Amino acid sequence: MSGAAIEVEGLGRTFKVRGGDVVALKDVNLTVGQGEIVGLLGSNGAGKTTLTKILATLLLPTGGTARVLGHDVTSDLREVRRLTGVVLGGERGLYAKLTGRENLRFFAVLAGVGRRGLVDRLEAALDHVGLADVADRAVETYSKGMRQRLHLAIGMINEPPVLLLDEPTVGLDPVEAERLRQDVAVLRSRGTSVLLTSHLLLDIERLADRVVILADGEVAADVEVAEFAKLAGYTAIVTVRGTGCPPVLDGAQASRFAVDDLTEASGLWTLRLRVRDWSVESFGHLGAVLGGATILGVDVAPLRLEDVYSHVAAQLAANGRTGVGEVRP
Ligand SMILES: Nc1ncnc2c1ncn2[C@@H]1O[C@H](COP(=O)(O)OP(=O)(O)OP(=O)(O)O)[C@@H](O)[C@H]1O
Repeated sequence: MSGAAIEVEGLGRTFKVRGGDVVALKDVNLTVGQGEIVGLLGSNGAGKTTLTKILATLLLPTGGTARVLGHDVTSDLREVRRLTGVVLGGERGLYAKLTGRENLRFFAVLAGVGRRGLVDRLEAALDHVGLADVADRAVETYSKGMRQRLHLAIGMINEPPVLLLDEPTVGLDPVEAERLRQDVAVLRSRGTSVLLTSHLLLDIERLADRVVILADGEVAADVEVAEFAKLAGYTAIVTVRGTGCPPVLDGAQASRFAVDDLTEASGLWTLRLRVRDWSVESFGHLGAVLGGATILGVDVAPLRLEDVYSHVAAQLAANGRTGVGEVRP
């Protein structure tokens, strides 16, 4: 049996639609090692959900192969399902009138969890995701975060060695999102292999070991998360508006900031820059740059992954590679 948790080679998926074909996946190659968490990124429509659904045996590929712990997703469905937990999240798939515990029991039986030990499994999973206290309430009374945690409990109820998480923190407030990240981090410590789709840099930085970026149906980059962060290079976008002396940026500052834009009109200027890190030195440099100006407003926005995909992919392409860990057919 193969040593990898997930192995995808030359994977393709074309959808037939009226007026032509939609190529969601063209030629995808990637591996997830056992016990590894790989972040799957890509802009809207890049094919992340399609790939996740193929690995979850919810969708057939139209080309190439995909294996979970050595089992082919098209010819060995039963084993793949036994070994894989899936959390597609959102509002889908839960029975609103049933309680959290009833939902979990239903999906546990579907996942093949036997009667013996079922109650213990349910309690352990509810406890793990912090829903034990509300387990007997109807799901329709749950917050988004509670529903998402229930999805996670369902995905892990049969303690699968491989877990597919599609946007687990989408729509959650920061506290709920952090709670869910902690739940996933515990799974990592248990050695679960995870393919994690997210649009949030924080999810990826906190959880993933490696990052795979999908673009145009192919893997555009496959790098360690530390290298990804280095290539992405920035943590936040800062917009400063002021009057008086416009900022003067020299080469020394370039190592800390990248200026996206500096506009001036009627004595008012707006500076938009990307900040590499939030060290005291960075604040000092920003202060020096803004010197004699009068500051009217400062806006800080965390960098979104969408802001760095093309940047990272372009840098890797310039180096003539897509990154480490790539599998070429
Ligand atoms: N059932 C379908 N029929 C036709 N086209 C589809 C179908 N499912 C997906 N597609 C198309 O395949 C492409 C990839 O879609 P997919 O949902 O996998 O992207 P994604 O990366 O998950 O996007 P998002 O970040 O928006 O969720 C898109 O162009 C989409 O419109």
